[in-house]
Amino acid sequence: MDYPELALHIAGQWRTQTAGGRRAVVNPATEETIAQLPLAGRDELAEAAASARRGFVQWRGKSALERCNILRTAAQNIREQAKAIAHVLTLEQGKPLAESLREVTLSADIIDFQAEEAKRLYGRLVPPRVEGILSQSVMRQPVGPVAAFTPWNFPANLPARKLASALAAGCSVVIKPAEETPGTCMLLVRAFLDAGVPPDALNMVCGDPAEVSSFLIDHPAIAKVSFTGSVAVGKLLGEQAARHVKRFTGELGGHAPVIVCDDADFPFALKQSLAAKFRNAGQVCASPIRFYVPRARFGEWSDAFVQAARALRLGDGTDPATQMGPLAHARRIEDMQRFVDDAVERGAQLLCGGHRVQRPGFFFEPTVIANAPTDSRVMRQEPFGPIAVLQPYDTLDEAIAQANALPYGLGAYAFTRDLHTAHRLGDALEAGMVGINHFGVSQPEMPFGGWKESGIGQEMGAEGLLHYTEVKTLTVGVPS
Ligand SMILES: NC(=O)C1=CN([C@@H]2O[C@H](COP(=O)(O)OP(=O)(O)OC[C@H]3O[C@@H](n4cnc5c(N)ncnc54)[C@H](O)[C@@H]3O)[C@@H](O)[C@H]2O)C=CC1
Ligand SMILES: O=Cc1ccc(S(=O)(=O)O)cc1
Repeated sequence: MDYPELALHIAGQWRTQTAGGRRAVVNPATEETIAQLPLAGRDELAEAAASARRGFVQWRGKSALERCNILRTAAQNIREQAKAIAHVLTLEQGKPLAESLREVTLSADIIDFQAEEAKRLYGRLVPPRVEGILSQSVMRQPVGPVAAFTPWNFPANLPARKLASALAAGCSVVIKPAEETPGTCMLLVRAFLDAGVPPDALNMVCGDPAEVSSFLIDHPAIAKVSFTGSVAVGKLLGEQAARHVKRFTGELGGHAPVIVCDDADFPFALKQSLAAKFRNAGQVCASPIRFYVPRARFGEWSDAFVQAARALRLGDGTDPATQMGPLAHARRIEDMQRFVDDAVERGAQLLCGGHRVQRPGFFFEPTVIANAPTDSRVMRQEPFGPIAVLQPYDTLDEAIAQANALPYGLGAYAFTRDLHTAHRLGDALEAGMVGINHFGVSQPEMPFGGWKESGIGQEMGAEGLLHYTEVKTLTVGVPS
């Protein structure tokens, strides 16, 4: 399949003609327009919200086993179409095809896990403290229609996380994928509907992001908001949800440190670090950014890091030889340049890269910066691109303090061969997800979420499902 004709799913219909106009979807590797995306007008957003209300009543009435079976069928549909969906993902987002394929199959695994968890949404019976009470039970019920907002960096995985948990819990959803990458989400939505999710239980809209989110969060039908994206936008949406006392989950940005201990297996740590740093061109919320390396071994680490970064093959993600694709859109290139220029102006050393690649597409060189002052922008804000910062340290206490110094806490990593140090770091690093000797902290079975300004709540794992539920206590007395 080439890139599909795009449509929104509103009130049970796929719509290609909508009131909000259209916007071009661009292949970031070529800058060519590959499709026109219909945008929803306000009336259509209202239709989607009302539809989600109807869909909620239908969907929550199904048994947990029925929901599980339908979601597992959706996961199977996605697996069967994985190659075609991955191709669409690479065309609209740019990452290498092998990364897209892994993302799509992992999305199916996430859906399967949440589907199974739906059957384990246990309550409990609590012994009554007074006479005349037959039972006191604590149960979990679906929170209601959800407005879900996903970004462009993982066009399959991030919608899958939200759709899987919300639907497994019995919620209906209005999802707004990023306007840059709507095709992958559209194919996922189709897989859920084909599996038997009631048409009203799953709406997909696109439009002006701020207008859509504002409309849906304020709409009385919407009970919960789930957002993945920047800290700044997360704070805005969280505030807006809080005004209505609506539930809010935010998976926001990070600024992940990596502490390389002097006893680490350096070749192993380097190989893992390079793969993690430049995966998806660094556009990963838990991507490693600040590498803290013992001063005595700093030259060894930086020479090897730079050599490997320079050797990376950039190109169109559809070319099997490509190791790193373009950035997702033109604004990212400008932002990368600002990060680099600011660091250099403040006295950091640019060890390699630092420029846009002169060819069509939004390509930016793999970039390595050393000794960046703590007040430089790259040390304070998530670059969200192929920029690594290497910093020397003298003592492990100092490295831990530096690692924890920012108001973010999503991913944090360390490399050591000493079990005691591993536990010490695991305890001390202030982050929702800590990986010692590896970067694979995002797994369907494990909760994924941030501390501090990196977010509220978790996705995936058993915790992911709970965030789409409300607690209800039910007490039954003896009839008089
Ligand atoms: N945590 C994550 O996975 C992601 C984080 N980001 C962060 O955002 C920064 C800026 O990204 P850009 O695409 O350049 O800018 P951006 O802020 O325009 O867009 C980021 C994402 O948020 C959405 N968005 C923006 N304003 C929104 C609103 N008012 N309501 C609902 N959704 C909204 C966009 O559609 C897009 O998907 C990055 O540098 C990165 O730090 C971006 C994408 C994913
Ligand atoms: O942007 C956050 C993010 C999305 C996906 C993954 S993974 O592919 O599951 O590793 C990690 C981080």
